[in-house]
Amino acid sequence: MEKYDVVIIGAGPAGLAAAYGLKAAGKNVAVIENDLWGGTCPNRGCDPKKVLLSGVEARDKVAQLHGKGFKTAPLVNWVELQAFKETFTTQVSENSRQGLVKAEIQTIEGTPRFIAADQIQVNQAVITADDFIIATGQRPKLLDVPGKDHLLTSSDFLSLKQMPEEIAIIGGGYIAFELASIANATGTKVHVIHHNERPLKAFDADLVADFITELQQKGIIFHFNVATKEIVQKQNRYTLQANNLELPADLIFAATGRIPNLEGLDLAAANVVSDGHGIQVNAQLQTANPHVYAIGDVVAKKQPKLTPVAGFEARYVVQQLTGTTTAAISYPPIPTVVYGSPKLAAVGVTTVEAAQQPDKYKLKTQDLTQWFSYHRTNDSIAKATLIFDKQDLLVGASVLSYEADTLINYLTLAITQKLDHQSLLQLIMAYPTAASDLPYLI
Ligand SMILES: Cc1cc2nc3c(=O)[nH]c(=O)nc-3n(C[C@H](O)[C@H](O)[C@H](O)COP(=O)(O)OP(=O)(O)OC[C@H]3O[C@@H](n4cnc5c(N)ncnc54)[C@H](O)[C@@H]3O)c2cc1C
Ligand SMILES: NC(=O)c1ccc[n+]([C@@H]2O[C@H](COP(=O)([O-])OP(=O)(O)OC[C@H]3O[C@@H](n4cnc5c(N)ncnc54)[C@H](O)[C@@H]3O)[C@@H](O)[C@H]2O)c1
Repeated sequence: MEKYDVVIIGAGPAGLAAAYGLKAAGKNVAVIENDLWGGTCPNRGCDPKKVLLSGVEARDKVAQLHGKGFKTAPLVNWVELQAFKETFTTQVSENSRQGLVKAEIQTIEGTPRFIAADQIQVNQAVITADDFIIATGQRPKLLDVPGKDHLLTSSDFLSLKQMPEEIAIIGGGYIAFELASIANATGTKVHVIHHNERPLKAFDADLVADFITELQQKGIIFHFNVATKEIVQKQNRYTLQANNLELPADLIFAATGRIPNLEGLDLAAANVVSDGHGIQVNAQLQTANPHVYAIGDVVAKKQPKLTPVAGFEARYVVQQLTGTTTAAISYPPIPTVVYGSPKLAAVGVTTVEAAQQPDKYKLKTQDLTQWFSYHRTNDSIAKATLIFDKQDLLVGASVLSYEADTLINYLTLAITQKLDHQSLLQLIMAYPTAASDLPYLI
């Protein structure tokens, strides 16, 4: 029987960060992967998505300067942009595996199954370890309606060879808004179908309403309160059928959430407990079996399921397994961004939480559209709602703008470092930039 100090299941951002950290600390480590090495983020998530967004950003910048140097904004050429994206993704899996091999981390291709609390079987081999880390991530959840086999996922979208003339995206989360923004910039007619009136429900309602208005002005068509009943194929097209809508489209995508990858692991054999949201862990990220940890998207947790969160948890478990800490995991404020056109970002205390506790928090909403940073590029929208505690310290922020991904990181830094107006005035920032705006915001 093979024996390792630690066996990691899943080679995404969580599993890889844990593997390298443990190896650097002198542990004998094996990583098992059953699909693409590197995981969702670089193969079929964040990175390819953001490469495709580059085309959207370039088109937006030109479109905003209509009549101010430019007459027309070119549509994104999907085939060329897709070919550019491929240059980022094609080598990811092999490079990720090779990186592990070079670091002398054992790589195993296969789907493991727990056969005891401290043993797994993969391929025909039985492997034991002092500790296991489950980092198997999530995959798209398909709607359970007749004709669901006709639905495509975000992975299919990110690899489309041709962008058709008309698409429908069911859902109203990060993925629906991001894919809709990308397809729209190619000139495709885009429909977003949501089952109630409140997409992006974790974000500030007013900013979400402004976000939708911006996207509608770009031509994206939103259908709210539509419960999809069936997907029907008609020749080469598909029709989404609901009680109140019949919508034909060339392709229909489901972006209605993601489910944890738990199949085949036989968690019960290792006494690991899970539910529909993922694997249950304690504050040390241990499952019900103290020698089996879970990290990243596969964990049932209230924190957003994002790449930097997966990395943070991996580094924490490395500390646990190398005896550097026994303290409970303590997450810093976590920024999240919907990479649409514009972008919607948030960090820390939400506006909903703040509005529910007026004795604790103050809200300050600012329209930044006329600020030099945004006026210079003639941006159509730039808004920020900041949340301060009673000591006037920034504790939360929501931003809707074309630069929200940059600004939210500065605001995250200000929150974590407790930077107030006076301390920001002690810094000299390059002008004119989003950073030099900070003392005027906070
Ligand atoms: C379209 C899209 C866009 C995204 N954009 C962003 C973004 O902009 N920013 C951001 O922070 N996050 C983004 N995310 C989320 C981000 O991709 C995840 O949070 C991140 O990949 C989680 O890392 P992980 O290692 O936990 O899981 P994953 O990256 O999913 O890796 C899990 C790995 O485990 C493997 N695996 C699964 N089951 C088994 C098994 N039984 N045996 C062996 N191996 C197994 C999988 O094949 C996979 O390689 C996006 C996600 C999607 C889908
Ligand atoms: N920029 C980023 O950081 C980023 C980008 C993409 C994905 N992600 C990660 O991937 C996860 C999954 O993204 P997602 O957008 O698929 O899921 P999500 O959970 O963010 O949103 C799903 C949306 O679909 C809606 N929905 C559910 N059932 C529906 C139905 N029958 N009809 C219409 N709408 C329905 C939900 O109400 C919700 O608005 C995110 O939560 C995040 O963890 C992050």
